[in-house]
Amino acid sequence: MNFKEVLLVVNPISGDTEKVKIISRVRKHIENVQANFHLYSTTGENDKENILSRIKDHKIDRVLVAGGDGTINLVANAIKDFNIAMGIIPAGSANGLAVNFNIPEDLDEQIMISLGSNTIDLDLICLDDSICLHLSDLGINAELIKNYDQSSIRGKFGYLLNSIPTLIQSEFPFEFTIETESRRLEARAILLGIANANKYGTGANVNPKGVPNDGKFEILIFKKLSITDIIKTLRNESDLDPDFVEIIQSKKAKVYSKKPVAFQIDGEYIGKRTEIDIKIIPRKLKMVIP
Ligand SMILES: Nc1ncnc2c1ncn2[C@@H]1O[C@H](COP(=O)(O)OP(=O)(O)OP(=O)(O)O)[C@@H](O)[C@H]1O
Repeated sequence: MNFKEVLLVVNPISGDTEKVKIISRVRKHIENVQANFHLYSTTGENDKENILSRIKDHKIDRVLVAGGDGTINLVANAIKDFNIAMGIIPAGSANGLAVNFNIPEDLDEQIMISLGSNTIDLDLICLDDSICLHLSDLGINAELIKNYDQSSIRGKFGYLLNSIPTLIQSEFPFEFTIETESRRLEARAILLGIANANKYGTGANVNPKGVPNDGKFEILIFKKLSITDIIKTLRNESDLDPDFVEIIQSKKAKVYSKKPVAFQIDGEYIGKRTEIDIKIIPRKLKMVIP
């Protein structure tokens, strides 16, 4: 074991789940391996600064995160310039990153993995001044996340309830201009994904060619709402119809839209954007995986 001071970052409101059990189980496992337990509960205000000060004050050398993708992104942002590995205990509503790394359902197994030594150096996608570990997008999914954030019902049911009004209100399709190192193209899309990982939290494999530590990201141009192709992504089929989704790999790119389009990063609604600068930061974040 190459750590002594473990910080557990918990989001008390994520995924509408109780965190008391998670906290007590994590504390027990950490005591069993004779390390010291430190706890930080997020408030939604100044969390990055508060996590950074705990890391420095207590010389933290392993971080565990219990929350959704938004909380994982926050912690990654705080620790990315330190040589600290991050373990994840999925406790959000969608848990997209955990789905990608096949984190098991059982809490004790999750904690043992998080305290283990099998790590991956994950690429980060830099989107203007923000980082993305998993998936971000412009268009209809970001509109859904915005509507979900504004409604009072949390969890998967909240997303389901908001999907119909989102489809009705959406201004899709959107017109994008995409510039990569090698090409420039115009694209009409319902959703433009920028992906490091393969799957959304639903398990849909929208980016079968994505490798999270290959120094590249994928731009996914979803051209239409096609039920057969959505089913293919859910079945993890890799031969997606290019009329449904076109995939471009790159190390850097710029995306433009004449009309402001809803934008989300790792499940957090950011706002409307007409321009985004994208680049990859290779192998920047140490994550503990099964
Ligand atoms: N104590 C708190 N009270 C209110 N909001 C909080 C608090 N702590 C964190 N937040 C907010 O929670 C959001 C992050 O939630 P997170 O993504 O982890 O969970 P989720 O939305 O339930 O899950 P997922 O992203 O997997 O769907 C951030 O917007 C953050 O500001």
